[in-house]
Amino acid sequence: MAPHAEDKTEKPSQQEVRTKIHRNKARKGAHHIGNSLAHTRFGNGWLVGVIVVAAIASLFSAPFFNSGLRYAARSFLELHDDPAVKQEHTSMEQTNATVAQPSQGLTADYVCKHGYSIRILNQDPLVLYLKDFLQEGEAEHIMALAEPHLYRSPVGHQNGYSEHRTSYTASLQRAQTSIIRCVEERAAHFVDTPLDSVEMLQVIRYEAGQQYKIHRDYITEDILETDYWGQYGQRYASFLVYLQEPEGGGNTTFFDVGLSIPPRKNDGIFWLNVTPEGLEDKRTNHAGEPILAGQKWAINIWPHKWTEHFRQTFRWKGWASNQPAPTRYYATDNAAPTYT
Ligand SMILES: O=C(O)CCC(=O)C(=O)O
Ligand SMILES: [Fe+2]
Repeated sequence: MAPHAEDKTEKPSQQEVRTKIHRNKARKGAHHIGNSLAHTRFGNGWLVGVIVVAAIASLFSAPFFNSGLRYAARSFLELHDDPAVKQEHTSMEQTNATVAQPSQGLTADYVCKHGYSIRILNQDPLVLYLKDFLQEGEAEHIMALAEPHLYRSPVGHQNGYSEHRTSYTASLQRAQTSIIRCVEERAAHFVDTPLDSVEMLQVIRYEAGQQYKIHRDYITEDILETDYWGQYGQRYASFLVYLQEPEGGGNTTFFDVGLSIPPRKNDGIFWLNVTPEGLEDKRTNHAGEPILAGQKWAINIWPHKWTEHFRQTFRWKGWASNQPAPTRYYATDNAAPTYT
């Protein structure tokens, strides 16, 4: 038997226990709780044993613990201001996001993470491909929430229906579920725009024969003041994220750019609707091509900013001169999307 187990010295007074707890606390940091419990219940012999074991354990665990902390601090300090990498960080607000309804396509272990990869499709105007923008299960969740609320899509500011746009639409409430909040936040982080300047997610569903002919997403200068969404500033960028692929057709086509992107579930595209000066960029006019078979589902996410704010904070020159160079890059091992 180990000598310390036979040690029958007198039990310490409450004051002594408190003092020792205090000393242990100072000396051993996180180990003090376990030590003090051992002390009061089992006497000094056990205490010495537990302290020895804890001290040895802490010697082994400290380097890992410290390097973890250092890593967290370093990545926060170096990366948190960098919009190109910001979305990789799981949001502090969202780490408890566990809404999981089997009927809504989610598993119980859902956690909000932002881990997609990016590829440049076109430099000017900027069009990006967002590979796996949605996590597994998010598309099904969004479709299940939207389906009961779908109505014939209106066209632009006219609030009317037109053969120009024959799809169905449902707007989700902001932060309707923690998953919706996670997706809103993913987009907001990407463009470094406050969450309340991002429109609620607009779900769209097309069936065979339905389409959205060539149109613009930006708000023209003449109605910027009067348009409902214009009050939040220009829709300076668009995310279009695909929830379900049709069996044929349904490409998103930028005629002037010469890009036609086939919808792929969970992937998305992002483009800037305005020039670096914040002026509407007509080259970004685009269409959702007719569906040949099956259904296509997607979401529009539109960030806004007051034009002046946009000009001051989002200009490439300002960003390049004020921010440290990115220290991390995204994986590029995804197969390139195919274009028709
Ligand atoms: O469905 C598409 O591919 C395009 C949709 C679109 O551009 C829109 O809803 O504004
Ligand atoms: Fe559009």
